[in-house]
Amino acid sequence: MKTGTTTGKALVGGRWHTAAETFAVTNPATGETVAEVADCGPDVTAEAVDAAASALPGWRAMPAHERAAIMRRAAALLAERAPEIGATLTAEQGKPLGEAVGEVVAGADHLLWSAEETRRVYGETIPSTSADTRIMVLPEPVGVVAGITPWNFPVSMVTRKLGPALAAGCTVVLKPSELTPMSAIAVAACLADAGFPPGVFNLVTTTRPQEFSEVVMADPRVRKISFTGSTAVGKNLIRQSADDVKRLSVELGGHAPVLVFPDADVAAAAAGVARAKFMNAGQACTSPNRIYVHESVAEEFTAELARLADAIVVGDGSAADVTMGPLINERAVAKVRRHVEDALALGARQVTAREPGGEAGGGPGGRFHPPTVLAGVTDDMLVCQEETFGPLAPVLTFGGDTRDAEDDVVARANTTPYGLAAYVWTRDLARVVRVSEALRFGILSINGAPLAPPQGPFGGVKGSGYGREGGHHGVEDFVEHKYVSVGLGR
Ligand SMILES: NC(=O)c1ccc[n+]([C@@H]2O[C@H](COP(=O)([O-])OP(=O)(O)OC[C@H]3O[C@@H](n4cnc5c(N)ncnc54)[C@H](O)[C@@H]3O)[C@@H](O)[C@H]2O)c1
Repeated sequence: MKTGTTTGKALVGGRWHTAAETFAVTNPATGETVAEVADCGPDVTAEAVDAAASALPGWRAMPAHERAAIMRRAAALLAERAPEIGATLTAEQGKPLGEAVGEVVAGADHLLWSAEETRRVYGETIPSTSADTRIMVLPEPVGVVAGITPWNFPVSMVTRKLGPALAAGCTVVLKPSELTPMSAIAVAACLADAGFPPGVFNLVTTTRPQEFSEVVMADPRVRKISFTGSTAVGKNLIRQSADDVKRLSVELGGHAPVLVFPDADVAAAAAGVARAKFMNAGQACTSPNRIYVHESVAEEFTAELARLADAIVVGDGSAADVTMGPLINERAVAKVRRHVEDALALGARQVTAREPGGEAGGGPGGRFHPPTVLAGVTDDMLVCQEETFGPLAPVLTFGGDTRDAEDDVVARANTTPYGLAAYVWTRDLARVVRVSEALRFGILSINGAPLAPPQGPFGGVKGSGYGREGGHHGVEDFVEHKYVSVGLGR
């Protein structure tokens, strides 16, 4: 692969591509244009699929330890370049620099873990019913994969798809969000410089996602679509994939509950919820959306959460003291305001000091919203029905100390069409087991333990989608098991 300048270009068949048209990428904190990026048409997507299909036989046949070595080099480059790539990420997405650099380092970790998994994609032999036959199961890569990623984690969403797909021996055509293409381009440059053969990884930048999906859906050589994004787009892709019976992984929206039981370490719970909620200004699929706190500790918990929220410094993520950046655009701010207004009108109470939406009009570009905690929230409010995707923490309460009371709050937590993440705070180990079994979510964090390490199978159930990213389960999503029955001819 030849390395070229990374500024705003697509990467197809190992070469950096410009396009006749470009699109501007905007810094959400300042409204300034950060970059002009190639706006690729369907011809470039088709070329990228050709390149990925041509590269597939060589990549899947390459010994696993050699593929692993190239992936490890890419991971090392990503980690080495984390400060610069983090700055790019902050400039186009808005999150504070520390969070952005952390995301890049996590992306490198994910690639590294996948590199190790490359050597552990094993087949099987199965006992046969006859002495004259043998049964083998051969693990094979699904083939060419098309990846589509969102803007909220523009590096780690890319590496979480790339790592397992490449580890399984697949080749990839990836389309990053048009809001944050520069981070993906920076990841692509690490792969290019690490020595991936041309066409193994291709990046198509475009403002016309439908055209991209039309090309990849229509091409029978593309055997899998791996999508992370909104539920509406995911459902469309599920329908479109039926024609060619393509495999699909869909990581969609979430509506995460938090359960804080009376025996929890309340200060630790408030700190953990503040971290999970206000990270990335609440723009995470795993962001706590309904915080159910036992009434005996609700006052203490809510006061502490509000104190932590009020201590957050909102501003341009590139400034050293800023701990929460802007939202991605004005529409995102308007949605948070709508949820706040609805909740207040239905009887909720604002606990944080800053006026909700107060900075929205005044901040540069109108994209800022202060971290806001609401108490007295009830399940019927909009904030408990829709994904807010912003820095709004709604606190609800529950009572009782019986098993029935526990079952009731779990049932409330489960009352959502989504099923991605859930959080539990309790020191009662038997309760941990009971509640973990009863919660209908794909990933659970108990007492603040991390949700998305590279070795864990990350993904949802119900309306949050299907498929897993991370660990050997993630690689498994890109593997087909071929049954081979061998007659020995005796
Ligand atoms: N479950 C998870 O792991 C996870 C992780 C991050 C984000 N998300 C979800 O993503 C959403 C936010 O991301 P977003 O606003 O970027 O989502 P989005 O669905 O608008 O966009 C995601 C990607 O899909 C592309 N896209 C848009 N329309 C398309 C179409 N018709 N055909 C093909 N591709 C299309 C976009 O260009 C982008 O690359 C939230 O709902 C969030 O919960 C889920």
